[in-house]
Amino acid sequence: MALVVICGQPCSGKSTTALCLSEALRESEFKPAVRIIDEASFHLDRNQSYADMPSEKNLRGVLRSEVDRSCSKDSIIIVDSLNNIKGYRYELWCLARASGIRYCVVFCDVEETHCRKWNEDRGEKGEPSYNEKIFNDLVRRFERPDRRNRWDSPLFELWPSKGGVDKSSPAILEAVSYLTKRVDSKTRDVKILQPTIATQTTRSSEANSLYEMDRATQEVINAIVGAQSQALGGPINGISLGGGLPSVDVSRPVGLPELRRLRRTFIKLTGQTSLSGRPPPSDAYSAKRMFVDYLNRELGSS
Ligand SMILES: Nc1ncnc2c1ncn2[C@@H]1O[C@H](COP(=O)(O)OP(=O)(O)OP(=O)(O)O)[C@@H](O)[C@H]1O
Repeated sequence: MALVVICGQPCSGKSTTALCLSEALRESEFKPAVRIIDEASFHLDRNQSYADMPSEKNLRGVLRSEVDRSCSKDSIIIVDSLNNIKGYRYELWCLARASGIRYCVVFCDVEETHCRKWNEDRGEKGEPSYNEKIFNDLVRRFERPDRRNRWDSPLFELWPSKGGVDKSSPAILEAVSYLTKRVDSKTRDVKILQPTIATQTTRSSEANSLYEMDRATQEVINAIVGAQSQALGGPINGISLGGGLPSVDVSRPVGLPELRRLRRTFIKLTGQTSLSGRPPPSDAYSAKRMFVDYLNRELGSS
């Protein structure tokens, strides 16, 4: 029925929010089946799970597989974890899309000082807390959700440090309404993600490459737009992207709509290539390189 991704800094009230949301959903008129997937369901220790990259990847992998197994048309799954990396939220969005269900992100927006204090107070309550090194590292690496990204949308924001969270917090009520609302084909105010050939065949390991490609191609576009605006309409002999990449050879000003169109076509073509057996670019460098070659071919022939 739906996938809800809770995200926020460490110790920002995510589990409290997940519980309030699940209770509010169960008490709603629709009374859906709700399940929370979190680290505790797998008896995973916070400090061990975030001790290093392999452990963190393992934790994400375990949670993702469980979400993959659990997404269904009959229940609401709430993933209560940091979900702090954009690429990971993208992977979860892909799982929801492959299942053809609705999706949303609930963000606990709490200032670091409050999270730190609440984490320190955990000791007195006898609750396990993050050790300081891990806490600082997680705070530094947090990638805030941005509602302009389809994998961060719709986004319901809460501020637990300003008045707490309960079943009647505005964001909880909005999320409940979104998750249980009947679909109205006229207003289209509820998005049911539609599986496409690409998402049905995309394995989660490939989701990362799609995300990389999305980001890498956007960076190339930004570099072109930046170079053109610096040249103030004057001639440009090759736009250098650095990092050993070939330069982009644009002999005429190319507008943003044209660049966006080329980017969309490239992503589509690369997706089709992956369906026909050849893998899509697996890292940012290969994605950028392929996109630059494609742009040079397309822009050179026009
Ligand atoms: N609004 C609040 N005001 C004061 N303390 C709070 C508030 N919300 C949560 N806490 C306290 O902060 C601690 C962490 O809460 P919670 O487990 O909900 O956070 P979390 O973000 O899920 O943590 P983690 O990152 O470890 O999963 C708990 O001790 C909780 O009582």
